Amino acid sequence: MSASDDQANTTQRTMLSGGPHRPGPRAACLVVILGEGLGRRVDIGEAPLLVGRSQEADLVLNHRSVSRAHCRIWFDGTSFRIRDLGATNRTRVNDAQVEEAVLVDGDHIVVGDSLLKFIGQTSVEASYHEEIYQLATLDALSGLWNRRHFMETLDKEIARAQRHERELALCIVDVDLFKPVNDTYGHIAGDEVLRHIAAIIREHVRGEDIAARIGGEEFAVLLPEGGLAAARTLAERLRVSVSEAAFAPGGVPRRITVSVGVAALPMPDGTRSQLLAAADAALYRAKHGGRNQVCIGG
Ligand SMILES: Nc1nc2c(ncn2[C@@H]2O[C@H](COP(=O)(O)OP(=O)(O)OP(=O)(O)O)[C@@H](O)[C@H]2O)c(=O)[nH]1
Repeated sequence: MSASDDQANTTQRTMLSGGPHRPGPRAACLVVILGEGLGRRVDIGEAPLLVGRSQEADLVLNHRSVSRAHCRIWFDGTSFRIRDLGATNRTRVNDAQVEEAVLVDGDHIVVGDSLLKFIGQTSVEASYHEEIYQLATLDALSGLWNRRHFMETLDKEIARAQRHERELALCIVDVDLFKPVNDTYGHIAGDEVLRHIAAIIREHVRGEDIAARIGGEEFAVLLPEGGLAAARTLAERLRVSVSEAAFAPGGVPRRITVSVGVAALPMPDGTRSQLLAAADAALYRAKHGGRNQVCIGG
């Protein structure tokens, strides 16, 4: 598939469906239009919204130009307001330094080296930013999150799990003997198989789980609320569902299977690379143990 075909598919899908993962913008939102966090959007609801470098922030801008708690935005019942929280690089709205100010639709907010836009109501522009965000974060073929977004989310979830001393588990799902499928039936039929597997994954994950395509025929599911036992159960369900699904690449019925490596974040200070390496090692064992199986890392 060419890059332009790829893009056209994504655009069509997101226009038709609004995207599978995030609801469209609600009444008011902030969108990062320049710098660290580019494309990210946060809705402004009932609760005050914290912008800063801290992982506790609702909008995390992980850049040294941003203070840990940089500014707060909230709705006071009548209007949206912003307050600088004593940031080293003071918060600016439309180029003026502010301590506290009322925000109006279209205001530009400078937070360190990032530029945010306040969108005060549902508008074509808010939908446009949503579309851009989806193009940047979703995998066009599967409709799941893309690798880059998954890795960013993984970092955030690791920080969160460690802060709250909570478990965090990861499944890496790799299609077995996929090369022969491509070689026999062609790439387009292979893509269809990948889409079908993505649909099975989507069916099985829960709302808080994060599912992505992280490689050609490799998927990942992160379970922020679940430990190893939950991940193993999910992995086994996925494995069985794929092995029982009716695939017919090129119109020819064919059994497709997946191998899954599962691992939990080592506590108290495991890193992203340790978690990925543990899941990868488990996946390697699943492949070498004969495929179509789930192995647990660690
Ligand atoms: N159709 C399609 N194929 C892809 C895509 N990305 C990677 N592939 C193919 O996936 C296949 C991966 O093959 P291998 O890594 O050799 O592994 P495998 O045949 O699945 O064997 P095991 O992983 O050992 O079970 C290659 O043929 C790639 O060309 C994609 O986006 N679409």
